[in-house]
Amino acid sequence: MRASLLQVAVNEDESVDSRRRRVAALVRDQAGTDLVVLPELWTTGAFAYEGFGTEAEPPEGPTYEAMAKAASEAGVWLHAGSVPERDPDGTLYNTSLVFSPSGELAASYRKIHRFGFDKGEAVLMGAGEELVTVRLPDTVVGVATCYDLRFPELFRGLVDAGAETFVVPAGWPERRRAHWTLLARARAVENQAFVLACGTAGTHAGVPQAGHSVVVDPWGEVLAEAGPGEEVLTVDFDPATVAGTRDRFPALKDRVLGLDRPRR
Ligand SMILES: O=C(O)CCC(=O)C(=O)O
Repeated sequence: MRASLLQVAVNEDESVDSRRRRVAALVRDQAGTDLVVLPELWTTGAFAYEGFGTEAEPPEGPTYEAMAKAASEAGVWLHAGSVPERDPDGTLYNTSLVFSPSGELAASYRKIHRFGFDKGEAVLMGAGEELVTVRLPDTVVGVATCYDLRFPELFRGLVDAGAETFVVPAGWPERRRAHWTLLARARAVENQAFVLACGTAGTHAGVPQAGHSVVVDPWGEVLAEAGPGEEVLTVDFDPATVAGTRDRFPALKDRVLGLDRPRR
């Protein structure tokens, strides 16, 4: 299976419209790849909080339309990263969209763990409540977004739902880059799964982005890693490695369930 992670540069000197057109063209260029992955909030920038409200889109807004079309023109599965979504009830969500090669919406995921503590996403957006997996022809994808990477129980939930490959769009800041790579590898090793983690490049709202998108195999080995700038990171991997690893080293079978809750 071939995946291409589009590590998009999100800078303020480019308008959202022009970035959307540029990214659609980049997706179209990936014809022949099985799965294309975009980062978190690449239209506005994950730290450009003031844009969340102004650029928020209805469930089938302009980014949805452009990405559905780009997926079908390229004939690829497209994890289109996330967009600020405005629910009909007015609540904003950080919502990831996954399209099939015919441009149908295959899944959407509202980020569960909102980042920012007492500001930004944590106060401006609602929290998702549902774990989401998507069945591709060769693997079952579990979806998570950026800060979710710090919460291993979410990934265990995705494994229980059948996930073999995690796709994690992000807008991870440069100042915590070491955590990004470490956590991507940890989630891969502990769940014996592939991790495809796609971040942004550039600087928005004064926050330099880490770049360094990374693909990790179920043994925790880094198969490919991007540099700091805009880049297309293409990698070939064999999803059957997941079953092989889980078979040969069956640590997941030794789980003791319920330890994430106090026992009485
Ligand atoms: O957890 C982190 O260090 C970064 C998280 C983040 O930037 C986000 O979720 O948007």
